[in-house]
Amino acid sequence: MADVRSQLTERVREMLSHALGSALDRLATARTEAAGARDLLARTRQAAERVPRRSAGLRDQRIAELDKRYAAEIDTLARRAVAEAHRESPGAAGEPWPTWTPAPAGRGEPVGALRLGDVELPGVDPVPALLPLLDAGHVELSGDDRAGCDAVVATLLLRALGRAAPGAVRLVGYDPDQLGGGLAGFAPLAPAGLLTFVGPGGLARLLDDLVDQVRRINETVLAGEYGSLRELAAATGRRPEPWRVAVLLGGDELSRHERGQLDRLVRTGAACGVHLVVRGIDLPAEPGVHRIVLTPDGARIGDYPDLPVRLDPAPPATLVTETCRRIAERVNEGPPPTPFTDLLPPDDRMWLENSANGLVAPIGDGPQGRQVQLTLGDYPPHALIGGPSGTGKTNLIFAWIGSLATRYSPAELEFYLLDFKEGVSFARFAQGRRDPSWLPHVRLVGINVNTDREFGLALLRFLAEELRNRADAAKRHEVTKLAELRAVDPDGHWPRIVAVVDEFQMLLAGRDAVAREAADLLEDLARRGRSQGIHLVLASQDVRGIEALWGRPALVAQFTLRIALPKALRILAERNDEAQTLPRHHAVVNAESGMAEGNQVARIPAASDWETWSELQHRLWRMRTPDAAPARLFDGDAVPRLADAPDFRALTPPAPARSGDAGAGAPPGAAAPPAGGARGPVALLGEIIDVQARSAGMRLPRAPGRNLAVLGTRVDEACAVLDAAARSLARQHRPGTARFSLACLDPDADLPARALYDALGDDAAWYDEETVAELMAETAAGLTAGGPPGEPHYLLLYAVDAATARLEARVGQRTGLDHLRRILHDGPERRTHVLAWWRGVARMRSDLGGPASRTDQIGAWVALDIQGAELTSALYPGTGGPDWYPRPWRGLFFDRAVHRTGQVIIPYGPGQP
Ligand SMILES: Nc1ncnc2c1ncn2[C@@H]1O[C@H](COP(=O)(O)OP(=O)(O)OP(=O)(O)O)[C@@H](O)[C@H]1O
Repeated sequence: MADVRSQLTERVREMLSHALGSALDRLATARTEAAGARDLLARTRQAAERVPRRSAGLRDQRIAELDKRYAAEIDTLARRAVAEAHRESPGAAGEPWPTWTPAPAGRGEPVGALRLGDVELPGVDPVPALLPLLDAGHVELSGDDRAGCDAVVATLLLRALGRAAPGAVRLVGYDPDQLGGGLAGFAPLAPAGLLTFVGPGGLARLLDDLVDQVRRINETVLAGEYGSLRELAAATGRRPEPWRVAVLLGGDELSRHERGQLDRLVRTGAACGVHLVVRGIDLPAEPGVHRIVLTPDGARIGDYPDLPVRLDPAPPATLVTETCRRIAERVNEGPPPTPFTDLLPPDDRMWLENSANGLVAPIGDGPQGRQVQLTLGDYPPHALIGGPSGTGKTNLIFAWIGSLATRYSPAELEFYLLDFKEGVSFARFAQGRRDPSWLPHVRLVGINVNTDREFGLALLRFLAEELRNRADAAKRHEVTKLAELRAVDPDGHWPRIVAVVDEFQMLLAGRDAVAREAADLLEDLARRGRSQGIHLVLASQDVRGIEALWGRPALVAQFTLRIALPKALRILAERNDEAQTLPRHHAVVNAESGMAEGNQVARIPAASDWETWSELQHRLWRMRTPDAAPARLFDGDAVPRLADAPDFRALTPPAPARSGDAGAGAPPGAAAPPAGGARGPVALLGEIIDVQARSAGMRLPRAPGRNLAVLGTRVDEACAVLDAAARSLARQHRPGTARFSLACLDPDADLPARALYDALGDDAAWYDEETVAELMAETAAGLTAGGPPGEPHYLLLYAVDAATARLEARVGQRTGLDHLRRILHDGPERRTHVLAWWRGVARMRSDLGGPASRTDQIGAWVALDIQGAELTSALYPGTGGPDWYPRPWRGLFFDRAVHRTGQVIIPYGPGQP
């Protein structure tokens, strides 16, 4: 039992031991696991502790990065805002006071916003605080910082004044509390009309007036075409109205009427350049109203109350007064010129107008900003321009020419321009030595013609001829007016003609034949030119010019378009004195014969500047047709050259005799047809004063009296006349078929006579004092020989009267003078012609046989420095002689075979072919 028991015990013990062992094992395992878990926990805890520390670091790092990025972005934005602000408020709109000067915006450039101070942002550079006022809105100031308010007002006004052209900003001040003290610095503007103050009771009137301005501008300036003056300026480059800034500083409560007007202005003013800057008055909440609240700590501007603004200090008082004084001075000097290009059509509209019914072109801006047009057509047909010297008459003519020439092509419009003033102002329209261009519409330019009234006459004669042509053509087509003629003859060349005569009174001065004929022609042209598209524009600086016309009321009545420059007298109607108060660079344009109802004031652009003109002229010149000929330039100071004369160039020798007619050995020229045909060769003597540069010529047929006398003491001119005569004759004979005998009896004429002798070559023979008697005797003897006349023989006698003593001597039965008289008498019929220069009429008469001698042998003469009164009895028809006043390098030519009156000629200059 015991054993069992002991066995049992043992067994239990064993089992217990096992159980204990495994329990211990499990315990140990559990312990190990627990230690591992604890360890894990510890590690986990440790790790867990580390995790938040790391993410906070990351977070901080992220925040720091973001901060940096935002700071950089803000900095960039601030910089951009600064740059933008500078662009928005350039020059005088934003420049700090120490370096500030007025700098008006360019044409068509927006004025931009005005700088008030800086927006203060932490950590970045200050950004300019701007406020758009001109063309943009209104300003309402409030707050208890009175001095700050004054500074803002002064800042805004000075910047606005400096950013606009002088006179383009007008201020009205209403300051009932300080009676204008708040705007004292701007007082220098007052005398120029740029600042007006309204008294304490005047607010209603001031607002009424501004409302009226807005209404007027809307009605007549914007006229439905533009939404605002700003738009108009952007589209046209012109700013026809000033900005009007009303500064209203406090006062009593507004009446209902005032409130109503103020509200209207706030709504509608900015589009018309009317702006309000108010303090102590509430403006309605409308777009464009900017409110500034000023406290001693700074200012807050309207929509951005969170942005604190540090205002600029007020502009220095001296800067304000000095600027205002200078602006007033500029305005008192008168408005600056507007550019000529304002008058021109856009490039794609050049030369597109049709002149069938008239010529219409703008000449400048009217007070409402609309262009003032000048019309020439059936009504008004002709224009009279007047203004004292220096008031811009020539400039106005240039402006008008430019305005017309860009609208109408040369097929539609032609100009004839004549300037009797000393100077060469119209020369620019003709081809010059330095500038090959010319204005393609210009057919003729006359300059330096002040002593050659004949040239004016020539122009009028030419126009009268053109008038006749047009009237004939109209008759043929059974129409009466140019417009109708053009309709029935669409391929005809019927441009309108505008003839401008500057200082036309010169033409009508005096009571001589020239003045009489000129007035008659003018009257006819003025009366009939209207329907034939020939328009006269007469200009005069001088009341005498107009007076020259007063004797002819019918003529004056045709000039229904009147243009008066400042201070012009008697251009407009008797009681119309608008020109007396006209500012400079303006003109009264009146198409109602000067009656006051027809007045239109225009501001004339500067058109005299050569560079602007030159550029335009070159453009138009390049547009000309390939066959366009240059304008004819008549320069009264220029000496024409024979070689250039079309009539000289057209001269040719006669066709050679056919073979068999004149065989070898036949006397030269014997059977050749005579030069010039039956009418005889022509001796060219000088240029006629006419529009075609024709030559005056004397025919030398086989007829009695075909001799020429050149009369006067002027050596150069006398030689020039004989020279041209001989050279032109020589050109009509083949070499060896005519003889030229030169006798020079004045040593002063030796040089030119020798030059001619050399040029004539083998056909010429030279005689002098010693041999001149021989020449006479031989020539006279040759006339006696019977048979057909031989070759033409021309005797060119220089200062023949110097040989009188020699020629008085007897050689055989007769004296040399007898021979001379015989040659004069019988020579022409035998092709022997005398072309002789006598240094006085009496000397010639004495050579011809004494004071009472007949002068029929002298068929033609050219008088140089010989008074008209000396050219009487038998030399010139009628009594008293021709109206001839000798002047340098001019001659009066009279050929009794063809002339009824003398013809002024310009001898050809030296240096001939
Ligand atoms: N509208 C204008 N704008 C700017 N300058 C002008 C204007 N009109 C004239 N001028 C200038 O004034 C000066 C005189 O003008 P202009 O020669 O046209 O006068 P005028 O009346 O023809 O004088 P005169 O008869 O003595 O020649 C010129 O220098 C010209 O450039």
